[in-house]
Amino acid sequence: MAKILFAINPIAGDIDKEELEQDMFIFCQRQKVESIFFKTTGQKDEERLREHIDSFQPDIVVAVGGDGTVNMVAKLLINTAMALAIIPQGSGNGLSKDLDIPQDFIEALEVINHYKIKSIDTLLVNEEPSIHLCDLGFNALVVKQFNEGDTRGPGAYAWIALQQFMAYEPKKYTVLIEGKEVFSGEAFMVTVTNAKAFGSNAAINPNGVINDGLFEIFILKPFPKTASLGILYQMYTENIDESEFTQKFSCQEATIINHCREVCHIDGEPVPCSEVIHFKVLPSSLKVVLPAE
Ligand SMILES: Nc1ncnc2c1ncn2[C@@H]1O[C@H](COP(=O)(O)OP(=O)(O)OP(=O)(O)O)[C@@H](O)[C@H]1O
Repeated sequence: MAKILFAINPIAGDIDKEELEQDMFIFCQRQKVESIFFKTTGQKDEERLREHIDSFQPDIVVAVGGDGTVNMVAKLLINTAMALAIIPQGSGNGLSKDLDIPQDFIEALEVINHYKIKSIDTLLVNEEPSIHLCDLGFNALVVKQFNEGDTRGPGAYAWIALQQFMAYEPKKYTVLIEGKEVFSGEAFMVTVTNAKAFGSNAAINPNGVINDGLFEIFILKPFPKTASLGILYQMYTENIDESEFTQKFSCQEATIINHCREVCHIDGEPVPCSEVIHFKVLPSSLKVVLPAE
């Protein structure tokens, strides 16, 4: 049986995890799994987790939290033999949805009992790993304000998005692929991803394949406010590629010039707003634990 390290974020998704911890402990005893439990504190978590991984040498590291927790765990596992499992307990849980990992706690825990392993692509964003998606513009601003706020959960996120939407002004970006300019102009947001959808299930890259050695750059160009409901509808019905306000590129490597140094996030965690951002795919670089069937 595999050695398992559980990395638990106690505050993710505004969910009390004490009972869940008991369940995970009982699960490990029942399955006779050698396991250790690591809790994040918000301070030096990556460093401390790396030490635990080095000394325990697990086969699987389970991220129990949201996309930020998944990112922190996953970046320590890239290009190693260890696999990432996810028990979704965040506000959005974007990557777990993309990988068809059950959102129900018990079902997600059972996956660790009966699983298959798949290698997926990850992305380097100015040398920082991204496992799910990276945004510039409107959504990144919402993510930043959400992270600075006291309230977690999907309701808080939606409320901030609504408040910011009316006042948001598109910003200028230039996209270069293989040194050639493919886009230059204003955009409401630019999303760079290997996955299909945001944690809210809004699909910005419905035909994205997580292990095809390519990533996508999705551009939402300025649009009249009257078009916003239609755009949302197209995202939720996986038809956004049909929109006259979007443009998409698939590539292995790209550079984005963020002329206004607009806010940016990687997997839900705000990062410094660089003017030049380089993206590169790392094909089949992360092993993930998925439901066997
Ligand atoms: N014990 C803690 N106290 C305060 N903050 C913490 C603690 N543990 C982790 N964090 C912070 O939680 C953030 C990651 O949260 P995570 O993304 O997993 O959940 P979420 O934001 O609720 O969900 P999602 O990303 O799916 O929207 C990081 O910024 C990390 O520093």
